[in-house]
Amino acid sequence: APPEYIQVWPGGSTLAPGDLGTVGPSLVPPPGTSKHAPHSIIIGVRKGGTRALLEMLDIHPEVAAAATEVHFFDWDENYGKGFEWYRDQMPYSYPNQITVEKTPGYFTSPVAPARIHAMNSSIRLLLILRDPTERVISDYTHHLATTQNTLGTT
Ligand SMILES: Nc1ncnc2c1ncn2[C@@H]1O[C@H](COP(=O)(O)OS(=O)(=O)O)[C@@H](OP(=O)(O)O)[C@H]1O
Repeated sequence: APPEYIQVWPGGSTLAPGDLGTVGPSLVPPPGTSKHAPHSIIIGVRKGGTRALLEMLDIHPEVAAAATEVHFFDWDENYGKGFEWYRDQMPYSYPNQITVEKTPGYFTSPVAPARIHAMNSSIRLLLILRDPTERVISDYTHHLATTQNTLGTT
């Protein structure tokens, strides 16, 4: 994916001139890029290796991957922010790139399928499967590690 922003110095130069006094650069998106709704979404499964898949896809020059899990279709609070908000969470991309986001929570959300279908009925959904026992041990371990400070010691 292209960098999120580039520095542009007064006068339009992307290189810092020798002396511009106190005037600093502005941050602007890379020229020729824009934000798009995803062409493809990694919907899960949680602990299936979804982060690894997204990062491997992102190595490809024609892929632009969202940096974080957006939780647009499964969290009502985010869905209520609207489609423009969702698109704004996507990375800047060039016209030849496809945009990909991953939120494993979509796979277990009862409301996500209809919402995704309403946005784009022919979107490509990517799902990784994992041995169920290994997956649940990974999930449980992650849950313990992130909640142990709130469960108390008894
Ligand atoms: N290439 C590859 N092959 C097999 N397994 C892999 C791979 N990459 C990541 N992993 C394992 O996937 C687990 C993390 O999955 P996720 O990235 O989907 O986690 S999350 O749902 O986003 O929290 C996590 O599992 P556990 O180590 O068992 O917890 C990772 O080790």
